[in-house]
Amino acid sequence: MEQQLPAGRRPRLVSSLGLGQRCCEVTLDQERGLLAWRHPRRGGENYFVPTSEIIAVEETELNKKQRNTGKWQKLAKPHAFTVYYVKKARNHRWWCRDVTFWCGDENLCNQWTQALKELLEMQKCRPKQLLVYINPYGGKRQGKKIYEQKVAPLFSLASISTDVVITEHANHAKDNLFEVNINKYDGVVCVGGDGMFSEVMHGLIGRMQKDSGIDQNNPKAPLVQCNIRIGIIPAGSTDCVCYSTVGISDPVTSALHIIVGDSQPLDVSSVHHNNTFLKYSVSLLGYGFYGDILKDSEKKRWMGPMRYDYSGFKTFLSHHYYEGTISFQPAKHTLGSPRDKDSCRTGCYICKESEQQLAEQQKKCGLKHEEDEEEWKVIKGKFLAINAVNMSCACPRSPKGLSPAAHLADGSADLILVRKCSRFDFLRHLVRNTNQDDQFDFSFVDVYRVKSFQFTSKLSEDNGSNVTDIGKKRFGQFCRDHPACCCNIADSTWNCDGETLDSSAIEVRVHCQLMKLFARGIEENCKDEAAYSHSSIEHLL
Ligand SMILES: CCCCCCCCCCCCC/C=C/[C@@H](O)[C@H](COP(=O)(O)O)NC(C)=O
Ligand SMILES: Nc1ncnc2c1ncn2[C@@H]1O[C@H](COP(=O)(O)OP(=O)(O)O)[C@@H](O)[C@H]1O
Ligand SMILES: [Ca+2]
Repeated sequence: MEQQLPAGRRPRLVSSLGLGQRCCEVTLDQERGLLAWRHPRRGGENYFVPTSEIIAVEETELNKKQRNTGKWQKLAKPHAFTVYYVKKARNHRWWCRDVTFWCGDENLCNQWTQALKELLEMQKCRPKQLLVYINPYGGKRQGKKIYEQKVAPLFSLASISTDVVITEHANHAKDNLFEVNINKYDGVVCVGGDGMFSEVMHGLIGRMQKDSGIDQNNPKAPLVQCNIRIGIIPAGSTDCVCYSTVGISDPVTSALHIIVGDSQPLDVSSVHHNNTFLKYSVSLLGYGFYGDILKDSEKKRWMGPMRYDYSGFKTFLSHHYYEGTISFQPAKHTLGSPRDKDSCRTGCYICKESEQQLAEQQKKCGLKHEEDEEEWKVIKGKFLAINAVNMSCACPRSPKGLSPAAHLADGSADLILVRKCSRFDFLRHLVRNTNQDDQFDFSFVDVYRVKSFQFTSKLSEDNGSNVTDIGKKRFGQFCRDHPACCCNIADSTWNCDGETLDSSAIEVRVHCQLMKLFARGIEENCKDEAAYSHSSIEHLL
């Protein structure tokens, strides 16, 4: 029955199949990987589904009710199959939709399911075996429920096998990743917030370095890329990494990006203190305002995500500023700048350029790192906030992010310095982080695109560069005992992707595309999509 075509060409299936009560023409272009049909009702709307966005195909048993209505009655034994596919809706949200086609000819029905299943088999980037970690206490404590009700059914529909670990304590996932047979898995999924993602990332990157004999304590060590992708099912408080890489924090959308096997490289910063490795960071490294919020909010975990609003308000009122020195190396290799109007989107050419540079660099010197002689710029001052972001840090609270033009995978971070200013001015800056206005357009805000930076607080400088924690504590105490001083001689804390760091003096270096996520970056909102979402609403009605 199959059409004869020249060698190497795949046939095109065109059949008239039943859809609901009526017939419609269904086409499967196997060469281009496109399934299309015209809905017999709904104004004859055309549907085009790329096979890369088909989730599963199943032979369907029609139930009694379906068989006893309309045209079904005329067929002795109708045969049917269901196609589950991604439906893109407004605001980057993805749904899983299904459509059931039927016909009287068993052979034709089999031919269709076979052809579709073969096309799905050809999607080599899709994961088959996943390791899942669930933080049952993240965000509103819904992680387990979200996974079981919204995600697990989709994974099983897509024939993905999973090993699920519900964490029992902090660092459970991280420690476990050093022990498991990692080669068994095509990816690791974390269900939780930014803190949980950070834990899983540390486990994976750490494991990779350990297996390759790389010493993480050496700040100059060239790190080994981690090719096992991480998927984030958002169930935390801020969910900034998920929102900034997918465009929405929605568990179903994220599960579908994992199923279709998306891949998004991500820059990772390493943070060191005195030749000791502290942490990796992918989103926000914040000193001053965001560090103080985090430190205060940790005591208020019982409040859930609301704790950030409470601590945010409190920290804003305290208006602490911190004295210190920032030195940084500007990122000359990247094409963009933090004041660009365009943001990083799916297929971003700036990130692609960095990927090429990275490949050339690796070819040239293998794993050896080129000694960096590039200039350092030094800035001393009094700061309300120092924020280094590897990505925009968009989240529901700040939809365009702390640095709207930052790139996911360009090998640089945006360093935002907010100098001492009045409460009113600082509030104006903060509010602009939440709306469309330019948060950098203030005389007291500077932003630089950097590939590495160092920070030392005045306090640690005064104590010699090797500041000891004892010295720090003594100063903090001194400060608390003398309320007349405005507390700015005490150090703040670094907020590293939602975890606090123990040291205020740090050395940071961006590692271009060190890891990968099951994501594709934020898709451009084109005109087609507006029409698309309109039809998807019709579809829902
Ligand atoms: C008067 C208060 C005004 C507040 C300004 C609003 C700007 C909000 C910008 C949010 C910054 C996003 C960076 C993400 C940080 C996360 O890693 C971290 C931890 O997130 P998690 O709890 O693990 O989901 N969350 C916070 C708030 O520090
Ligand atoms: N079972 C557990 N009990 C306590 N803490 C945990 C557990 N599992 C993970 N954690 C830790 O909880 C912290 C916060 O988790 P996260 O999922 O990011 O929630 P949130 O977004 O609300 O902060 C993470 O740093 C993680 O290491
Ligand atoms: Ca970046």
